Amino acid sequence: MTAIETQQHEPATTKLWLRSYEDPGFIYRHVSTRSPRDCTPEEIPVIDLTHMFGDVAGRQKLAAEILHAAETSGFFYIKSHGVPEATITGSQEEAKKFFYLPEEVKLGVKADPAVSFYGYQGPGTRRVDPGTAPDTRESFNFHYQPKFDPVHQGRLADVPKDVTQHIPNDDYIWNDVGLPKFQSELVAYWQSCLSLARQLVRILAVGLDLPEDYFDRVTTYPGSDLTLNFYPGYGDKPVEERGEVELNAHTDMQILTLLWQSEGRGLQILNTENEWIFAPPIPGTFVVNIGDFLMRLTNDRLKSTIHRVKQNGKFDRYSTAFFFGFNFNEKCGVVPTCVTESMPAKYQPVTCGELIAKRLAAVQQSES
Ligand SMILES: O=C(O)CCC(=O)C(=O)O
Ligand SMILES: [Fe+2]
Repeated sequence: MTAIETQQHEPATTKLWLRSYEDPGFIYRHVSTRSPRDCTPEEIPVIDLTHMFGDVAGRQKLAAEILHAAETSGFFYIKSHGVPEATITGSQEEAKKFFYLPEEVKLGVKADPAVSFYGYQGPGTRRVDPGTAPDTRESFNFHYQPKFDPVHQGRLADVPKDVTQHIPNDDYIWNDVGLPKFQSELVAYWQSCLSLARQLVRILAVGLDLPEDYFDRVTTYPGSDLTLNFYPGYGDKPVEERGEVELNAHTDMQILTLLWQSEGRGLQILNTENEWIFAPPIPGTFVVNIGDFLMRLTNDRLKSTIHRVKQNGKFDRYSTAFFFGFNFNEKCGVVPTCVTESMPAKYQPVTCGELIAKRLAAVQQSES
């Protein structure tokens, strides 16, 4: 093959801008412009959680499977996860009803940036990738509250002040929008995800050769945000009027994310060859991905992988992301099993809250 032919066949690349934690607030990667293909089961495996509560041998085998996926693509599907189908359906029905409400009703529970970024966010109000146009998705999100957490029921007076001070006072996001079951269905779903995430973190500890309860101390009041996403379908709009990317390229910031997605491709993951691959919805599963904070705690052993969403079709797409982090008031350093003489800790201890604040500050600086 001649040099010229090689050039012609080389896939074109484009510069992809990403938020970072350090000055100047963003970095870039050269990524392929080739159309995405579906992921293979080796790239994003489906992991059966049946043995999550089983005997030690079963838990260790499961932990090894999860660790392998977390160290390679940073993404995996989970099945037999224990979240009841009725809980998923209940929350999704409310999500759909909410997004179909008239805009002025949704604006009644919109995020007030002076207080927090929780509540409703309309299309075009956020931009996660500084190199492109604002995201066109709509979303509604809420955060951890001890009063929603079954572990603290009846003992709310015991919640320490250094926990409550990190919790925004934004109950207006639950103002009446005329959907009597909106809050209860969403909180029930959030509670199931919370319990699943706490258990997954125990399995991750096993996989990292740590005591199973190693992280329990930092999951008592964990950062646990639930985001409902809505990506309107194109319907019969001509191609030239369609948006480019609905949720721009980013990594998730905390420990792990549990993602439910409706039918239709949308979620794309950047593989190690810098090519986008689809993680199509698989009925009965959630997609799990590792966040930046866990990557940091494992000295970059587990991967927080770049992903984005493109609305790929005629029909509306929905997704629900549960972002699980550690207690916002606890500093966490690199875990001892991810440090060796030749690979010393690359990062200083930090709290999940500090890390997020750092990225937001870098973002603000890059936008001002
Ligand atoms: O909608 C999706 O499939 C992914 C959403 C996502 O990545 C996020 O909300 O961080
Ligand atoms: Fe994400």
